[in-house]
Amino acid sequence: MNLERLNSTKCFDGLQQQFAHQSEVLDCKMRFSIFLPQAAEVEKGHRFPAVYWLSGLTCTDENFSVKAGAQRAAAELGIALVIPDTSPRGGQVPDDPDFALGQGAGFYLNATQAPWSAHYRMYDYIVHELPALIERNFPVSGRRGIAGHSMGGHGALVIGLRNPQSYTSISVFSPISNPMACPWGEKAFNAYLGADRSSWKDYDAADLLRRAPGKLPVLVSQGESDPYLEEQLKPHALEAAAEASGYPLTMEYHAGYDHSYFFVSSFIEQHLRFHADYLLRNR
Ligand SMILES: N[C@@H](CCC(=O)N[C@@H](CS)C(=O)NCC(=O)O)C(=O)O
Repeated sequence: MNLERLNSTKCFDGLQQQFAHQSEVLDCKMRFSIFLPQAAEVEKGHRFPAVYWLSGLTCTDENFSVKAGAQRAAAELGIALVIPDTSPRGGQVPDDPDFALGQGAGFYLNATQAPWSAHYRMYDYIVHELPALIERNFPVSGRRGIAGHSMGGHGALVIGLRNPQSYTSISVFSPISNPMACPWGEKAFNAYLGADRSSWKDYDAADLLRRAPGKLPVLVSQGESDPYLEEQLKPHALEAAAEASGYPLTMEYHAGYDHSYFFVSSFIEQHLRFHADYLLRNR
């Protein structure tokens, strides 16, 4: 396995690490970060359950690793954190000057349109290639929670709702909830998926929630002072969809918080404890 270790740093008795690898699905070199709780457990052959964290527009694997302050609670709970990049990367990968399209803005989908379709397959990367690689190479089990922020909140909802057998729980901050009906989503879906809007529905969390096959627990945290709330994020579409289908969605609004990682860092411990309730149950 082509796994190149770029960094390894002790943190809360565990290890915060960063790796590069050649992705077959994305056909480019990718980086990811991982936090592994304390080494003593590893020596006993223990495998940690994991929360996969999907970041938002403009992010790499480093934003969450450096800004969210998630490691203390993850170490205490015995949960690994797996933090991928947000798109394929590199000189041969198409890009766009708009920060909401191209590199840093993969939208966790499989693109069908040229020139994007050759590399932009983040859905398959997150659902299949990355967990297989993680579980082959690290003391991490197949018990997975999925979480994310903004575009990554969209990704976590879509991936969790479409693959309820692969995850125990979904939690998101400030998700792009109804990308078919917001400027960021419409521009990206037009480019990646083409003009036929019927092909967009399987990547729209609000649409999926109306017809979700499973009933994974979902926690949503949204800052009320988020400048993107009404135009881009549309959490009310998620609430309306959950109400229509009877989906047990926990939606929490927080007065005064904006869209930044200061908001994420304020509630990440609550999110990890939420996942721990399901990840650590009946093992
Ligand atoms: N840079 C964009 C906003 C992009 C943005 O807010 N990105 C969020 C996710 S959607 C983020 O996490 N940014 C990186 C960070 O705060 O570390 C703008 O100029 O409007």
